[in-house]
Amino acid sequence: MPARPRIALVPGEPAGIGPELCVRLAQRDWPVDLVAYADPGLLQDTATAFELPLELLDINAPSHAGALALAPFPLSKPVVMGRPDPDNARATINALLAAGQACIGGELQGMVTGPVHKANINAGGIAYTGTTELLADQAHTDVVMMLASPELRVALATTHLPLREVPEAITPALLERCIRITDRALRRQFGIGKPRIAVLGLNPHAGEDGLLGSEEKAVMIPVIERLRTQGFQLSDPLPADTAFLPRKLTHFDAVLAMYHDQGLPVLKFSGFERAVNITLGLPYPRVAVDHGTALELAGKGEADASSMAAAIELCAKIAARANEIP
Ligand SMILES: NC(=O)c1ccc[n+]([C@@H]2O[C@H](COP(=O)([O-])OP(=O)(O)OC[C@H]3O[C@@H](n4cnc5c(N)ncnc54)[C@H](O)[C@@H]3O)[C@@H](O)[C@H]2O)c1
Ligand SMILES: N[C@H](C(=O)O)[C@H](O)COP(=O)(O)O
Repeated sequence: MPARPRIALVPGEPAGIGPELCVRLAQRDWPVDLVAYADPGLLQDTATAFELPLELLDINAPSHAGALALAPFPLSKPVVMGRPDPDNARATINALLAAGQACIGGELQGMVTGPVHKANINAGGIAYTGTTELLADQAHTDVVMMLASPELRVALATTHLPLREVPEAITPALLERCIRITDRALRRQFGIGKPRIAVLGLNPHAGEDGLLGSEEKAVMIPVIERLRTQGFQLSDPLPADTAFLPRKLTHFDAVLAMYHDQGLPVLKFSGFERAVNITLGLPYPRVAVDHGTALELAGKGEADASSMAAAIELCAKIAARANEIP
């Protein structure tokens, strides 16, 4: 590993707030070298629009305040802020995949990503449900999406899936995989010795002893009981409506929610500007913002850069820790 970790900074949707966040955060000194995987013209135009200095350096150069190393990914069409263009979808995805490949190959030690507009990528003819899934496929590995704020960590058993498909997706194998990946990441990436995971039930009141749904008894409890015998610290399926009470959360290091909107509204309500999205299970740290493309704010200078700043900080911390923890 180089003396200073090198981390990709990928803006995501060019017509969203991602490029502005990258240019603003390039003004700071970081304990890592930042390598932008982006269209150089877009970054320079953004810097000019906000009257910020920006130097784009060779891909292997060290970055510093006001200067980013650059891996160029030219867009096909000029960017109109707030209006994603499907013709730019390919370059957006290629930048993410190239950064992922550089992380897998060891040239980079992690990746920070801005928000991607899922519908625009699909309108560009590329099947895409999220960057989590894209990078998992590329690395041929199972992953878990976790959103984390300073107060709360929420992992998801299922991610970008229509709600009607969720119950069938929650199989014993999936649940076991998610628990193992989450437990391992809490140890290795967050430095927690004996992680305690709160597992949320799928149904109201965690099924109310079978009255309101059978998945807890039929699928979840057997997996939880088996993994407990192997040393995992897991709750029984908890009713999701009260699992997030602050008093209850003190007993756990992370919450495993069964689906996207069971866990993320609580996390985003409690820590929208400070939370990040981390992909657990990849062979490198990938940390993203906790928000979307916010098209209505693009180009206006009103976007809050705190989540991307927190993403760079966490990615840098995990990259530095990678060599310390077996
Ligand atoms: N990390 C990601 O790639 C990611 C995350 C979430 C959503 N998305 C995508 O983004 C698109 C828009 O999604 P959405 O509208 O549901 O969510 P959004 O996060 O873009 O917007 C929700 C609200 O939060 C505000 N907001 C978001 N980020 C902000 C910031 N940094 N500073 C100030 N205000 C901010 C917006 O103005 C809006 O009012 C969708 O295509 C979605 O799939 C991507
Ligand atoms: N589920 C995330 C959220 O709501 O914040 C988001 O869509 C981003 O997911 P990817 O990192 O997989 O694109």
